Amino acid sequence: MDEFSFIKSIQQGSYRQPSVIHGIGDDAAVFRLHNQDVVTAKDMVVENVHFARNTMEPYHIGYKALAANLSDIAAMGAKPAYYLVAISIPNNWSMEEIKMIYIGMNDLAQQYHVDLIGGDTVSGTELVISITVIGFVGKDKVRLRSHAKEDDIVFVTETLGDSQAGFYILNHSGKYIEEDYFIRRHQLPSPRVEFSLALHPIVRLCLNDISDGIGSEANEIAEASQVSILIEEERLPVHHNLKQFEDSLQYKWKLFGGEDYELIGTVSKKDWDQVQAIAEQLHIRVTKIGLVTSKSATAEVYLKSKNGRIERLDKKGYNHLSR
Ligand SMILES: Nc1ncnc2c1ncn2[C@@H]1O[C@H](COP(=O)(O)OP(=O)(O)OP(=O)(O)O)[C@@H](O)[C@H]1O
Ligand SMILES: Cc1ncc(C[n+]2csc(CCOP(=O)(O)O)c2C)c(N)n1
Ligand SMILES: [Mg+2]
Ligand SMILES: [Mg+2]
Ligand SMILES: [Mg+2]
Repeated sequence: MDEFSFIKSIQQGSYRQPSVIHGIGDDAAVFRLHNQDVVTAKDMVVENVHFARNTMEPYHIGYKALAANLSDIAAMGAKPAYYLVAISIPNNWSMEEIKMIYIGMNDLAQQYHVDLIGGDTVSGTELVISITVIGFVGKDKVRLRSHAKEDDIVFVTETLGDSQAGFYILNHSGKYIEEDYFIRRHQLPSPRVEFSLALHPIVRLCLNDISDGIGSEANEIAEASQVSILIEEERLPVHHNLKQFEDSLQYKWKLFGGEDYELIGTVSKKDWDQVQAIAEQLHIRVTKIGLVTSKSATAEVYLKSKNGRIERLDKKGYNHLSR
């Protein structure tokens, strides 16, 4: 059983609370309080699964753990407000190191004006940080994975594969061009909160954030929206210095790498100019990478390769239980 089948297997058949608008199945859950929707997400990081001590300073671990959570709130089109942190602390970590984790989180929290309002502390055998983040969005304004429609343009923010390139550089000593850039993208990712909020004039938008790789996230959109998607490899935005790495690594990282915390989305053709104008104002690169080709109960994603061949793009990417 892989990670996604496991999640389906534990999902309730229906919700008992009438305030639940969306439970399991998107980047965050949504419930309604009066005339406002509240969005809440949880993401956890575990030592030697999400980070290793030799490639991430404590500051980076905290910063990135919160960034991954804020990215899910951005993927819902919501404004983050609060977070809670549960931490398991092994005895081979010093209190100074643990405090640096919190300084990393707090620096990012300050940028987005969000507050640490609770959590839990335990001792453990591995360092584990589990964050819950809470945000707000106007009633019915959430940007669901199920919002894609036939003929929509599929787009992504910034560039793909940078984080895994940074991770590779950290683990393979050598000389690399712009290594600081790639390492920064791995250690200190930027959740696209401002961009997502600035898209509020657009009536319908589908968004998902890129944690596991677009091969995975594009399939999540296709499944949730019951559509087929065609992505063109030639259009996938990569940093100009990604080309210093072997072709096979570039290919793997941009499609299946993950941890970029960029956004993949779909929008109707008539709204595409406005998305581009908003991105330009915020100095965020946004690139059309393909189209929603048709309604489809089988929800397939296809990749048109550089050589013109069209093949299925499987739901491959980072999957915690694929063993
Ligand atoms: N163990 C679990 N119990 C209950 N719900 C879960 C569990 N794991 C995941 N979910 C829910 O499943 C859905 C998909 O979660 P998933 O972690 O794949 O999304 P994500 O957080 O956007 O991705 P990532 O974790 O790769 O950043 C979400 O609604 C999430 O809350
Ligand atoms: C030591 C170490 N090994 C592997 C990786 C790569 N990695 C870990 S989790 C993940 C997907 C996102 O996680 P999640 O789906 O839980 O949000 C990726 C790409 C890393 N960063 N550090
Ligand atoms: Mg997500
Ligand atoms: Mg998650
Ligand atoms: Mg994941």
